[in-house]
Formats: sequence, structure tokens, C-alpha cells
Amino acid sequence: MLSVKDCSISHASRSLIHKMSFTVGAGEVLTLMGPSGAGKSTFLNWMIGALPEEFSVTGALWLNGQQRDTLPTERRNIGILFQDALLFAHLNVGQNLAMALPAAIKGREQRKHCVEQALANAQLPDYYRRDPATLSGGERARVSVLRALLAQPEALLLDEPFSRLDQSLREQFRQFVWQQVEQQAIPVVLVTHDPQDIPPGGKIIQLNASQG
Ligand SMILES: Nc1ncnc2c1ncn2[C@@H]1O[C@H](COP(=O)(O)OP(=O)(O)OP(=O)(O)O)[C@@H](O)[C@H]1O
Repeated sequence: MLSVKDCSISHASRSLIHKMSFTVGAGEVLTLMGPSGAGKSTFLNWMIGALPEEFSVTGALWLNGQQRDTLPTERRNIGILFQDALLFAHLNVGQNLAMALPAAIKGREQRKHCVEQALANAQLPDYYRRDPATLSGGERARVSVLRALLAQPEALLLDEPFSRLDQSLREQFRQFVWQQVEQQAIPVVLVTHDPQDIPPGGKIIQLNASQG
């Protein structure tokens, strides 16, 4: 379970987020919507611990019974996926994925096996040795979701992950993402401008234009 309690964020006396609170359960998706500049990406950056110092923040972030906003990014165990799927160009697809695996999964063969299994589950069975530059937009998107999830995050943040895909791919990719999230049973926070991205039954928070 992910909980945000009374989060307020401002920048140079301009209020972006004001006393936001919510909880998201395992396998649930909370969608954040709102006009451009309202502070959606800023809020996600706060959640992962990547907000520049010039922002003032109050509030707390709890995940699975532990306060996380006081921890450094690498100890929060929160995954994030952006609209641009960035893969390392000098590594093949399998190596890109293997890098994400937790250190607790030991041995080259076992790590390779985990990646191959994930690729097979995502209907990308023979993609281990592929050069990322040869992937289609939809394939890149699927690989980047796998990479985020192979790290075994306890929560996942999605910052407009569907917006670069064309309409037909979008629908397929949404199904793919919600399937993966359901399998992993982790809380998800989605930022989007498109109401069609919202999964059925998900909670929604509408942010207003920033005050200042
Ligand atoms: N590093 C920064 N320094 C100064 N201002 C910033 C910084 N990052 C973001 N901002 C400002 O904070 C406000 C919120 O930006 P943010 O990117 O969070 O909005 P958003 O709701 O995600 O918008 P969009 O829907 O366009 O992505 C904007 O006015 C932006 O210019």
C-alpha cells in the first residue's frame, strides 16, 4: 500500500501541490490529471526523491508500512517510467534488462534466465540479442516496462507512458501494462492527459492550475 499524506510543494512562493493525500493499494492505479504546469511531474519527482532543492516540500510518503520520503532515491524502491523509453544503445536488449535485476539474483545464467522469461511473457521471445536501435516504438515501450518491473519495485510511477505511441499501439500497450501491473500486484500512480489511459475502476485526482 502506498500513502501520501498532506503533500504540499511550492517553488519560489508559487504553490504547485496543496495538501494532497491519497492511498493506492496493491494492483490499484491512481491517475493524476491536470493542466500543463500543474505540478504532476514535479510530484512524481518528489516521490522518487529527485526534486531539486529549490522546491519546498512538506508531507510524507509511506510505502508498505515504511516512511520513504526520508530515504535516498535508491532505497525507496519505487520504479518510474517516462514517455521516452531510454535504453542503453551500446547494450543489447537482454543486457539492458539484466542491468535492472536486483543484486540478490545471482549468477549470469540465472539472471539471463529471468530476463528470457520476462521477454517470453511479453511476447518478445527472441529479443535478447536485439540491438535496441532496431526495435519498433511499441517494442521499445514494452522492453522499458519490463525493465522497470524486473527491478522488482514496490510501487510504479508512470509519467505519460502512452503518449508517444500511435492510437492502435496505445490500446495494445495499455492492456500490456495493466496486465503486468496486475501480475506484480504493486500500487501504481499514472500521470496522463488522456482520459482513455485511465484503467477501469481506477481512482482519479484532478490537479488545478498552479497558484502563484
Ligand atoms: N527544475 C525546475 N526549476 C524551476 N521550475 C520548475 C522546475 N521543474 C518544473 N518547474 C516548474 O514547475 C511547474 C510544474 O511543472 P511540472 O513539469 O511538474 O508540470 P506538469 O503538470 O507535469 O506539466 P505537463 O503536463 O506539461 O507535463 C512548471 O511551471 C514548471 O515550469
